Amino acid sequence: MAGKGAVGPIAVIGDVMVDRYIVGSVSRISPEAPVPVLVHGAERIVPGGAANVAANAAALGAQVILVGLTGADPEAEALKDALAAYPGIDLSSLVADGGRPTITKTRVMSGRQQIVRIDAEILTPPAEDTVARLVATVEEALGRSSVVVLSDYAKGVLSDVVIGAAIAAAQAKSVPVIVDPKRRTFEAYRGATLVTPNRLELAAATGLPDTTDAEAALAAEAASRQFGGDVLVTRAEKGMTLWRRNGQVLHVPAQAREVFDVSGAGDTALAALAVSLASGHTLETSVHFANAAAAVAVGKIGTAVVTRAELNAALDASVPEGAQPGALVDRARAAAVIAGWQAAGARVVFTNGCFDLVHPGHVSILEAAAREGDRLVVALNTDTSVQRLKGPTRPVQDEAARARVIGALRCVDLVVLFEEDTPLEIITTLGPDVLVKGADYREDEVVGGDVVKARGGRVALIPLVEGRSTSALVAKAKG
Ligand SMILES: Nc1ncnc2c1ncn2[C@@H]1O[C@H](COP(=O)(O)OP(=O)(O)OP(=O)(O)O)[C@@H](O)[C@H]1O
Ligand SMILES: O=P(O)(O)OC[C@@H](O)[C@H]1O[C@@H](O)[C@@H](O)[C@@H](O)[C@@H]1O
Repeated sequence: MAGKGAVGPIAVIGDVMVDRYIVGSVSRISPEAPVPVLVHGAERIVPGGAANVAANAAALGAQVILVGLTGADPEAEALKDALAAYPGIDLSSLVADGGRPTITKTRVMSGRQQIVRIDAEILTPPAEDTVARLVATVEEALGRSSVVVLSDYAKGVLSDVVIGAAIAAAQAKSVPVIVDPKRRTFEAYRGATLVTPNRLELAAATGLPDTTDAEAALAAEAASRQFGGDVLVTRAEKGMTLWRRNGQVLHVPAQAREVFDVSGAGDTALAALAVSLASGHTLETSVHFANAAAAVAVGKIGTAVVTRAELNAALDASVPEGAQPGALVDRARAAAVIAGWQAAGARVVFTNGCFDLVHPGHVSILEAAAREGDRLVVALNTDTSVQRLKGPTRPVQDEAARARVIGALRCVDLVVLFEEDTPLEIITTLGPDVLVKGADYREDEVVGGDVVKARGGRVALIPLVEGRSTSALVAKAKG
């Protein structure tokens, strides 16, 4: 069931790295050459590249199997030590190759300012026997996984052979494959479910710009033609654009309040996406969740890991202050907040309606709805949609007033508006666990019931309170 218990296992396959930070302070230029003199302060090592994806997924609560290539050197041991801080990462699938160094990126920092980066890496493809060991390891790991992530930094692990083996094994098990690409074209990823290029990777693969949302969607569509799956473009300060093969497009604006260091935000987003999908959420919900996680990552210095607690705190804080609980939020915020609640194990109940003149029948059904789960989200018809449904004299109260009243009820956690004639689209975007309607409906008549059930949720029908309705109140008031 969505949002319950330990998530995964997620297989993260790709280029693992060591990110080493040498931090000190600079107050003078060397007399020997025009270079800064760093007074050494501290050193730290954190997982980088695919290992950073694994650390982020584990910090968000997933079980992770990490497949990658290390050297047989002290850096490999340091990487394993750093990863050991994250319970839930299985390191037994790391393949050691004595002929290569463990990829290491050393950043020399004066405070928060990076002065120089020193890379230790060999980019020649691994020898045949190493590739064979990788393929065998990938196939074994895939047998235990519910989502596969290919974290490609073009350092040699994700050769055509290894990509092909991973995708074939995943397809045989109907397990989704998400790829963070580095190749100039995406043809090698044919059969993957989703590829997540950043702006540069998208431009390199398609030659197309992504300056506007419309351009991003067109470029994503062109990228999709190269491998046949969905495309999520991570567009730095412009947020994310999802293009799906069914033609649906979702643009999610960046949420970051403070931006300190964007490096590794793509790894965090990728990990959050995989965790959310492994929890049973829709791709749309998972994109909102990933975007919220990336917003936390860019507020941290260096290669950063975002924990479930940090993400939950950020999601709660994204509900406007002073209005909690029951705040009226826009759809993108609602999706991110709901995905966060679900990742923390909460069952989210959804119901919808006009709630024009609120009466005891409304209150009873909302209280009963809230008892069906842990959090209650109410989708409120906008004024124009109420007019279409109930005629030009309605609503009596405008949407802001109706949202204020419903949001003030103790049992309501979030209010969101919807404009469409049915709530199908908003239910699909928000991905609740329980869909509540009045018992005047039959279960098979409930719009969105199929969507909720398809992802492990349920429909609950609640008995109506007889003799109570807004229309009756309006008629009575008119005399
Ligand atoms: N400057 C920024 N302001 C706000 N949000 C940002 C910014 N940069 C990145 N983000 C968030 O992080 C997500 C991923 O960033 P980006 O598109 O730069 O990925 P990336 O290049 O793959 O990252 P990396 O390779 O450093 O891991 C974006 O979609 C956005 O949500
Ligand atoms: O691709 P090149 O630059 O050679 O190596 C990757 C680095 O730039 C960094 O990338 C970030 O996303 C992170 O994965 C971080 O851990 C990693 O060190």
